[in-house]
Amino acid sequence: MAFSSIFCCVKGSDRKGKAKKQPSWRVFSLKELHSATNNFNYDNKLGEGGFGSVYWGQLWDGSQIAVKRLKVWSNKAEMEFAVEVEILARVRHKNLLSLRGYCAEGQERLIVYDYMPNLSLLSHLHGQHSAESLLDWKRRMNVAIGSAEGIAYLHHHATPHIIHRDIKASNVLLDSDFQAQVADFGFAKFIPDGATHVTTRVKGTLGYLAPEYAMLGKASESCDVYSFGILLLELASGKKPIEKVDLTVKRTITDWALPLVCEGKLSELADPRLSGNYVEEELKRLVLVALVCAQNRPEKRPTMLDVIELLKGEAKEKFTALENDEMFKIPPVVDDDVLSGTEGNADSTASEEKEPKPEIEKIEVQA
Ligand SMILES: Nc1ncnc2c1ncn2[C@@H]1O[C@H](COP(=O)(O)OP(=O)(O)OP(=O)(O)O)[C@@H](O)[C@H]1O
Repeated sequence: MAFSSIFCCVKGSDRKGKAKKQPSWRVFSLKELHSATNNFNYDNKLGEGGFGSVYWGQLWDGSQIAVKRLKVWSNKAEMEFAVEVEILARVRHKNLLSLRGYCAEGQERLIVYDYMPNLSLLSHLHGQHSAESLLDWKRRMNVAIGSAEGIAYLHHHATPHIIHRDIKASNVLLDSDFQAQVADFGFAKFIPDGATHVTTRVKGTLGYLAPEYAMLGKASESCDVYSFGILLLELASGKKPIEKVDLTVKRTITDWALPLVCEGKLSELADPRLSGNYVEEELKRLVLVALVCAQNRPEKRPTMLDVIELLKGEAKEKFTALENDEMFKIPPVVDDDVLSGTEGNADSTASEEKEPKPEIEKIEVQA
């Protein structure tokens, strides 16, 4: 899809659902972004992802922005850029990172967002802010519910429905009030009406990929639900999606958490940085919902709408059914060797692209 054709169907914003603001994105000039970021100065750099570097900047009106600058121009990068801009331009929700605009001059491709002063969830759980323990239990529950609401909007209210395909801690940003903003739509996909899933190249991040997606390339809303389950476990425990047990063995966060839940040792799941300051009932809700989301069988995973109800404690009967689910009865036999050797340089924060399936994308429509 040529970049010039991308915006033919962009209407500025989908105002249905929980709209927060009026559409407000615009085209920026390269000159304006150079001046806002002090010529993309190294000191302004906020981080780097697969697409390129992200810089802090300030516009002439004093507002703060984050500018994502494409590293190297290629058709693939151009596509990612166009997908992200198109999706962000269509959606508006209090828990989805707002698009301020974009710039496409020569081979330069830049996306401009609102700046999120509290950076990413990753930085609080495992990165530069982790020692400060700014994420108390109340904030964690808010982040869980807020990010679930952002994803539910994509799955159930956006038209056509959207799957994100890269839900992870570095893609949940935090505003000045620690409210979650789901970001990074470069891998997102529209799901046409009536389709149960799209079969596609696998994109996403190791540790967060649903098995049916990683192995068969079947992408659907439930793949996001799986990734969200991993994110919830990370949020509750402060652990990474995949951890090294020793030099050769790696263990997934679900293989660590499920036996503890089955043995009734919920308190061992809580992040030690909380120093025991959490609401037991909420921890239980969060962890059980996380595990039911991150189970291997997609048909058994809840929808994001169910997830919100469960997290908020609004679905008493559903929660009782969840507590009595077979998966929490018998401690699973965990094979710690499962990941050893097979994913030599697996890094839970590094994006991986695998292509187990075709070059062409085919859409499967429900009969
Ligand atoms: N709007 C923003 N406000 C503040 N910081 C941001 C913003 N957008 C991105 N960042 C920071 O920039 C870093 C890089 O973001 P980016 O989305 O490019 O990559 P990523 O999600 O870390 O990795 P990948 O591209 O591999 O998925 C993030 O870790 C985040 O902390």
